Amino acid sequence: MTLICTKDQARAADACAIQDHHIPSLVLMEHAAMETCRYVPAGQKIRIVCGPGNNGADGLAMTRLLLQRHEDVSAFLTSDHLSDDEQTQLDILHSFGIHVQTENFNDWLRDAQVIVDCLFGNGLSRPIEGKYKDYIEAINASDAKVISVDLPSGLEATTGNILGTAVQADVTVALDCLKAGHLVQAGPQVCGELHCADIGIPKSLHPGAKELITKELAAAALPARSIYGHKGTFGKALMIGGSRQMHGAISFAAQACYRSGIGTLTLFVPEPITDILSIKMDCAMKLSAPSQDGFFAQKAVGQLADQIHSFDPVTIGNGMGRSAVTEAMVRTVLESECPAIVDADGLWALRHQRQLLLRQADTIVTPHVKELTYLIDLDVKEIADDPIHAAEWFASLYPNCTLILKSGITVIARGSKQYVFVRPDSGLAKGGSGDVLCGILTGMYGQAKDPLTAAISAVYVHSLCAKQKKDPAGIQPEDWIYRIPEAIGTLRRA
Ligand SMILES: NC(=O)C1=CN([C@@H]2O[C@H](COP(=O)(O)OP(=O)(O)OC[C@H]3O[C@@H](n4cnc5c(N)ncnc54)[C@H](O)[C@@H]3O)[C@@H](O)[C@H]2O)[C@@H](O)CC1
Ligand SMILES: [K+]
Repeated sequence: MTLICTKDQARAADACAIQDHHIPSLVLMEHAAMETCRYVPAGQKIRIVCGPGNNGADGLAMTRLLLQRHEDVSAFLTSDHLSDDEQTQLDILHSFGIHVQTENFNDWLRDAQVIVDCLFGNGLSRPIEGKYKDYIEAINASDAKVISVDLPSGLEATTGNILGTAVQADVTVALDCLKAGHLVQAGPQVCGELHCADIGIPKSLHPGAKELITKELAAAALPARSIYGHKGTFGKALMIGGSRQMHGAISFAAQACYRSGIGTLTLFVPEPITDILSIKMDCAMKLSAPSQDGFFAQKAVGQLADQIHSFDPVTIGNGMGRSAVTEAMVRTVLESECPAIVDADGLWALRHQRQLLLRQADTIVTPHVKELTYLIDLDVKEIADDPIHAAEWFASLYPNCTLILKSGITVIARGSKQYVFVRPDSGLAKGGSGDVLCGILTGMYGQAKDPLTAAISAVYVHSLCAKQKKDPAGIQPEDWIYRIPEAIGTLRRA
């Protein structure tokens, strides 16, 4: 399990482990140093840059461990004001007669093959300037591989902002937990390859932390599929959407839903596209609704209200267009007691009737950044800059509603629970991608009957579908859709 914390949450977990549970701080530091050394390649000229706090102390402990590995390693101490633990680490080095460099930084750094950045970690508290700026510029100018311990120095742990300047790492080894700043704003650009090292702080000491969606978590969330089940066991989904202009959206969602394991699927679509969908999909049943100009007509609302109650779940929004009829249909769905999934134009239709999201029945919404502005009072920049905070805010307003926020990272939130998925893939940056996710989600919910596990497994399977031998530029929605059964199989065997 990999947790994601703010700076303060991570510091509180450290303090709780040390003060309340009597795990000595130096024990945690030894774990941190041992774990981080695993990422340092052997047989290289290693230079470790140590700042004035416990991040620097980690670097001194690493120096000792790497010398035990017979590496060509040397540490540079940038300050003579040391934290207590750093003084202890320095005393240990001195007791072994190990010299620590304090002058001629640029000469000392020359020809380094690996630089370990232990200038600042979770204690960075102000913009970097003066000699520290010079050190960081020299590190960034070097050709060496740069490994940052806990955080690239200069990266603010919670916000992902760069305070003044920051180390550009090739590898970052986060200690104990990921910090939100690793994942948002400038974080992904300066962290390089991101790893998280367990340093022995129990997970239970991180109240309020978010959880990273890993393969293991997604595999555990995948709905079980009893061999004794029948089509009624696996969900009887209704999908409402489509228009003459955008029948592809509901077609993608429907095909993805069927390939994700739904028991039965019925499409409620405007009359002019019923035949098109019949040609594209034998497996889904069709309810043909009155139409006007290729979209649902007002009369379709009453027809929907008569049909809706026998379905579980009901998905609405894909390609249905933006109109008063769309608003009325979304209202009809959310005023019913059916579990509901709202996507695309359905989200737009909520902007003046957000109170519908306070319903008791299971509800999942799947906005991208712009669509979330219809549901909460944050603008696009605010949401894109801090999607974790935006999701937290959403969950506080609509505690029974499950959010899948599609941003640079994907954030799933419900009540106090929050999960983050990080696997950027340009192959998914295409029209139709959201419809496929919505379809997978509908399939997963039909089987799991649980919004959180359905959301976690759907997001992961969707991303697995994008991993193909083909170049991402050439992948189209059908390619993802055909991959769904294989992706689910891979995950089930994990
Ligand atoms: N027991 C613990 O608390 C553990 C801490 N660990 C390490 O300790 C780190 C946190 O240690 P600290 O809280 O000492 O924090 P840091 O080591 O990140 O740095 C804090 C020190 O830097 C100074 N400082 C902050 N911003 C500055 C700036 N812009 N310019 C100049 N000086 C600045 C502060 O005044 C303070 O002296 C973690 O990131 C992690 O690497 C790990 O060893 C695991 C255990
Ligand atoms: K660092």
